[in-house]
Amino acid sequence: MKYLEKDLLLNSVINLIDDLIFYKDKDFKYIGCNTAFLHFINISADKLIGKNDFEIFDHDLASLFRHHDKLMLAEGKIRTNEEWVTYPDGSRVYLLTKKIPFEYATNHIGILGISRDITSLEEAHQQLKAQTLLDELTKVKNRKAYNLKIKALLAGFERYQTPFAIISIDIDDFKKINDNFGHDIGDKVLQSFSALIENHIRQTDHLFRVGGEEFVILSESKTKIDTIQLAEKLRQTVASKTLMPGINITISLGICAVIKGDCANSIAKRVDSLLYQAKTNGKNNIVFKPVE
Ligand SMILES: Nc1nc2c(ncn2[C@@H]2O[C@H](COP(=O)(O)OP(=O)(O)OP(=O)(O)O)[C@@H](O)[C@H]2O)c(=O)[nH]1
Repeated sequence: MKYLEKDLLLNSVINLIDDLIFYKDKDFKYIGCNTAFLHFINISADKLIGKNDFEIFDHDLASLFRHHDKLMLAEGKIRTNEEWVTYPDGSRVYLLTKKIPFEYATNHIGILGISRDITSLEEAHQQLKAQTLLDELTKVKNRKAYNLKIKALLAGFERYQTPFAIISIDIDDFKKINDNFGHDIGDKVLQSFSALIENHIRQTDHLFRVGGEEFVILSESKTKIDTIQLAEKLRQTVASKTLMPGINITISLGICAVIKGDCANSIAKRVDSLLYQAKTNGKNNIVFKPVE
């Protein structure tokens, strides 16, 4: 096959591909690309060729592309990265990009890149990930989510001393609800209880179902007084509401704040013993650690 024919064939092939293909010279200026790339960035070929990313994209995006180009050239081998990219028209896509060095003239190494739009795959992945963190029955976050959140909050406390508080909640005599009304009604009570609590907390308070009728709130950036007030408000709200026809419940709560040297276990131990005191005090009350 003659050179010209080969060129034509190669061009036809790369223009048929939906992935975005582009190539830049050693000075990071575009030498060429396929039609998918031009459509994607909504620009004509004559406006692209000979320009670098800073002349086409906004500064942040161009810096990101340049950063990856440089890393790939320094390593001298194929490099893959995935990231959310916001294009100048405001569209946001999740791109899987592979870049590889290529010789476009003697001793001149440029960058050949192929990007695949995997936005729907990434969204599905995120959705699935979010589902594994939700409790199936109540749709509030589950114990796995709790473990992740407390780990993150502990890291923030250790590094920046960002305080947080823990409210452990246990529904009183829940066994009686099941025994008297049946397990299905018990489930519905758990659902409306969770919804009620979610409606009475702020975005910085995170509710988790950590056991059958055991819940925890991790409360960010609150003073201890705020947390005690929140716990008392929740106790009163629950006691005053009829969750299902003929069914009223009460809750017992243990409250404590994170302290220096804490880990997830020490917090759980402390707050559980406070909750236990609330139960032995006769239930339907809150107990907090007085001095910390
Ligand atoms: N309906 C329903 N019941 C559950 C679920 N998970 C746990 N339970 C029930 O919750 C009850 C908890 O009982 P206990 O641990 O004795 O606690 P309690 O009756 O609330 O008593 P105190 O904690 O002392 O107030 C048991 O009857 C469990 O079967 C669930 O997902 N659905």
